[in-house]
Amino acid sequence: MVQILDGKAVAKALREQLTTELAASGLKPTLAVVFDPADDGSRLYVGMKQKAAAKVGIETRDIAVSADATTESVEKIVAKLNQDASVSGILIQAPLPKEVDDAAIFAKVAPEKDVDGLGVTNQGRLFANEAGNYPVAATPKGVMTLLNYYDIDPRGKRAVVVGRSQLFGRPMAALLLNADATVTVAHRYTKEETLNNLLAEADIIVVGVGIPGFIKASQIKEGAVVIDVGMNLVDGKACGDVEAAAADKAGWLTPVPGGVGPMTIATLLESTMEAALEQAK
Ligand SMILES: NC(=O)C1=CN([C@@H]2O[C@H](COP(=O)(O)OP(=O)(O)OC[C@H]3O[C@@H](n4cnc5c(N)ncnc54)[C@H](OP(=O)(O)O)[C@@H]3O)[C@@H](O)[C@H]2O)C=CC1
Ligand SMILES: Nc1nc(=O)c2c([nH]1)NC[C@@H]1CN(c3ccc(C(=O)N[C@@H](CCC(=O)O)C(=O)O)cc3)C=[N+]21
Repeated sequence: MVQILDGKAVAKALREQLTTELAASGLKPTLAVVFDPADDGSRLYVGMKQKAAAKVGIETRDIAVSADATTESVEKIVAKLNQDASVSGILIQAPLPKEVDDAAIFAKVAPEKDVDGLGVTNQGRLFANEAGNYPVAATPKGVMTLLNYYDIDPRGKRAVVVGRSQLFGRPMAALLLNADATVTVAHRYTKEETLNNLLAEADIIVVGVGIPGFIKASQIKEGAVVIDVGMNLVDGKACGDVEAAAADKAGWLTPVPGGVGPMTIATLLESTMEAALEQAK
């Protein structure tokens, strides 16, 4: 019988812990969110992040970029936020308008304010498995928190990450490698047969490709841990990248909604608090 990895419940517990820690610290961090208001997903997710932030005691400042924004114009916005001592963390919500190079913007955020861990300095620290406290991408870090909560230890396990974006796949693979899993990353050029063979052997599958029902129950090894990062809107309803029937094969499964999503938000707030605590030292 599949065990549900309840991201909603774990995220709630994490938010409650943050509320207490923030109150005790006396800090009032400010999270600046740079986003494209014309993107439906961004409006929805930024709204959810702002609501959650307010509840734990983090101020948010939303900076909506215009449709004709360019990489240079957004770089200027980020430079100002880097200099602004009242800003503890900066989130660049992807995707930005089409003329903007998202990765170039991620790289411009001051590492100590890069609370989504997407900048090259923090991604490099993760890749190098550097010790110490630095921001890590919210979604993959939230996945690790969830695995940890349910005592699922990646060490020595075969882990397959499907997707290799800066936002999810690459930092996810690095975190699993740092946790001593044997990691394989699949992507658009991975042949179907190769992917099937990888999934059939996988103890842990983490998928984020943005294709509803992409992972089939038939591809999953009995009892595997299946983490669905996918967030697709089908007829206005949120669904993941894993077909529902996967629940008959998986040993553990994150639901969509109520799995990775809430963990992403709670983890962003956790990283914002950690950044504010570092800056207050
Ligand atoms: N729940 C949450 O908190 C979050 C959810 N998401 C969701 O996760 C999904 C992925 O997001 P993101 O990483 O930003 O997306 P991107 O579009 O940046 O990356 C998609 C990845 O999937 C790979 N891919 C596409 N098609 C296939 C295929 N047929 N077989 C194997 N790999 C494929 C791409 O390969 P290639 O590199 O070769 O192009 C790419 O690496 C989306 O649904 C997004 O909404 C994202 C972040 C947070
Ligand atoms: N720099 C950056 N960091 C991100 O973390 C980031 C981003 N850009 N761009 C877009 C993706 C997407 N993302 C989600 C966060 C929460 C939910 C979430 O909580 N979803 C609810 C369902 C919401 C609904 O009902 O539609 C759930 O899964 O329970 C979904 C998606 C963060 N992203």
